Amino acid sequence: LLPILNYPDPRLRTIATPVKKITDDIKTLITDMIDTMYDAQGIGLAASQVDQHIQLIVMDLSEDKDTPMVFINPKVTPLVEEKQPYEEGCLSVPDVYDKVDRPNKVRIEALDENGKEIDKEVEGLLAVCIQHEMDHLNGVIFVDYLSKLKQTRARDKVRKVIKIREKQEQD
Ligand SMILES: O=C(O)C[C@@H](Cc1ccccc1)[C@H](O)SCc1ccccc1
Ligand SMILES: [Zn+2]
Repeated sequence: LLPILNYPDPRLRTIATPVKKITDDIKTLITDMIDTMYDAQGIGLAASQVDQHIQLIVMDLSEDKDTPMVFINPKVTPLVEEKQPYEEGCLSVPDVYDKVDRPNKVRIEALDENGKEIDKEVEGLLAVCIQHEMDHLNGVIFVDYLSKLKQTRARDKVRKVIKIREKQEQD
């Protein structure tokens, strides 16, 4: 499993660079990210969150957690002007959930783990999640969209959760 960076770690603000070649190392990273995502009960994970600053996202919205999707060098284009709120969370900001407005339908262009072109239109949770992950690749975290007060509360909350987790690890 890979360690997930926690907000407000400055490394989360790094801009991810494009993947030039899908090497065996990248294929290993993809497998490790998928395992890490499942272990953390996430439905998405961006490489930035595991301190690997390349344009790579893994997602799995399936019930049985057996349909992982891989997006390499993704490009997301909104297909509607109208934005809708969704209660978002983030594996890098544990136990913090709040509404974020995003377009509900987007086009995703990317490569899959075999370098095959992906070009599809998605909506709903899949659209929300891919935009949330794309933000990570651009150094943006969903709390950035919230008020300063909520950002301060999020920092305090994460600090507490991390302390509890560290204590649990000792016990
Ligand atoms: O990037 C991450 O940190 C994983 C995110 C992905 C996500 C964020 C907002 C909305 C949907 C997905 C989450 O931690 S995955 C946990 C989760 C699952 C369902 C709904 C919201 C959050
Ligand atoms: Zn996130």
